[in-house]
Amino acid sequence: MEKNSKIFVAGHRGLVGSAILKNLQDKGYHHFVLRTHAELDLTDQSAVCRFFEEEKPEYVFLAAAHVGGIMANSRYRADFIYQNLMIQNNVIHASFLNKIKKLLFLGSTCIYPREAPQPMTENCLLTSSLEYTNEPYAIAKIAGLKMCESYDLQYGTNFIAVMPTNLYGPNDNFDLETSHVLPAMIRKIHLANCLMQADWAALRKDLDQRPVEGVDGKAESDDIERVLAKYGVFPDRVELWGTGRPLREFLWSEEMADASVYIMEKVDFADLCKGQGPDIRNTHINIGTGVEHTIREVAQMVCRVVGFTGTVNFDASKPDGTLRKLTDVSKLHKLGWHHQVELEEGIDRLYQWYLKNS
Ligand SMILES: NC(=O)C1=CN([C@@H]2O[C@H](COP(=O)(O)OP(=O)(O)OC[C@H]3O[C@@H](n4cnc5c(N)ncnc54)[C@H](OP(=O)(O)O)[C@@H]3O)[C@@H](O)[C@H]2O)C=CC1
Ligand SMILES: C[C@H]1O[C@H](OP(=O)(O)OP(=O)(O)OC[C@H]2O[C@@H](n3cnc4c(=O)[nH]c(N)nc43)[C@H](O)[C@@H]2O)[C@@H](O)[C@@H](O)C1=O
Repeated sequence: MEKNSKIFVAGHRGLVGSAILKNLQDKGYHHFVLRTHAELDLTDQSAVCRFFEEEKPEYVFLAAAHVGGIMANSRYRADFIYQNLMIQNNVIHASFLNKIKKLLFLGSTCIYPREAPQPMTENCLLTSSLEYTNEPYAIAKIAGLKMCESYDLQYGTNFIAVMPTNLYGPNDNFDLETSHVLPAMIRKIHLANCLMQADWAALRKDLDQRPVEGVDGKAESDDIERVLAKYGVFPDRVELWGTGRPLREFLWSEEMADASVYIMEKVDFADLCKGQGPDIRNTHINIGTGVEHTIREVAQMVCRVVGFTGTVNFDASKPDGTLRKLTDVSKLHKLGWHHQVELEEGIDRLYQWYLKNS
């Protein structure tokens, strides 16, 4: 990529897309073409074709997707498979038709089998069944990575697919139902701490910024307490989901962005085929830290960062999802990229960001 290359960051207001845009700007890239979801619905094939024909971007970061945590994935199964297939089909095919020089597709490590040997290498793709809670989303992501690989093999494009572990950072989704675990824990434990201290001003400020169904910043104290209890938030305790025993790996979103830009600058599809025989496959790249923690340990870290002294309980009637999904990051390390931000530091950064933005 040249500093004046025309770059389309799809999903530039999301958790990862916003970090990619910032990373590119910090590195001196300055020629962007950007559209919000309202301006360009990427599930609309003719609108996407028109956009590519008119704008002719040279490079594409595909960070737009229908995204959510375990509850959103398991409830809204049709939305997760339909929207993600449509977005990626439209953007990847339009990139081929318009001779885009390089594209980066973001998948997820949930593409790997539920019982995959740990840590999971790129080669364990499609070796056994997927985790049920996010099977529709995972199937869309597998289709996306296979689409990139197939276009590269048939048409000689340079479309690279990366599979990030669980991510967290600025511009995360803090919804109490649909978010991923880290933003959910930060908000729930923060709200419980405010209830414990009867800090109604802080509670109302939070609910003004991010309304919860049934309460906003003008609600009476009793109503706030009643509604937050539905989400497991009490003045003396927080009830989180599942058993607390699943292991998860977390990468700071700005590091995910750095890895994405690094790969776009330094890695070509041809590099990912080296050493393979005629049946080239599994050319995607895992992106993670290679470090895992139990959900209970993560909750303890969040309590320390927030300063919450109440208790944390787990509601085993809620799903655990995959018990372990640690990425093998050898391929990424061989390509020359390593993470730096460890989890407790990242939680502290995200909590400070959250306080400033609520
Ligand atoms: N968050 C995580 O833990 C992980 C994320 N990933 C992957 O990383 C990528 C980015 O995820 P993340 O940043 O977390 O997601 P976010 O939900 O934060 O952002 C998604 C972005 O996609 C845009 N978008 C969604 N649907 C459409 C549409 N139909 N048309 C146009 N734009 C649309 C949204 O636009 P707008 O803001 O305008 O609504 C938003 O900017 C995704 O591919 C995701 O699967 C992979 C592993 C983990
Ligand atoms: C990135 C990845 O994210 C999703 O997979 P997931 O890792 O299972 O998602 P999660 O972050 O929502 O949960 C992680 C763990 O945490 C536990 N947990 C506890 N308490 C809360 C809680 O309050 N909220 C949430 N969301 N989880 C909680 C929860 O029970 C689970 O054991 C995929 O669907 C898919 O989108 C994907 O690719």
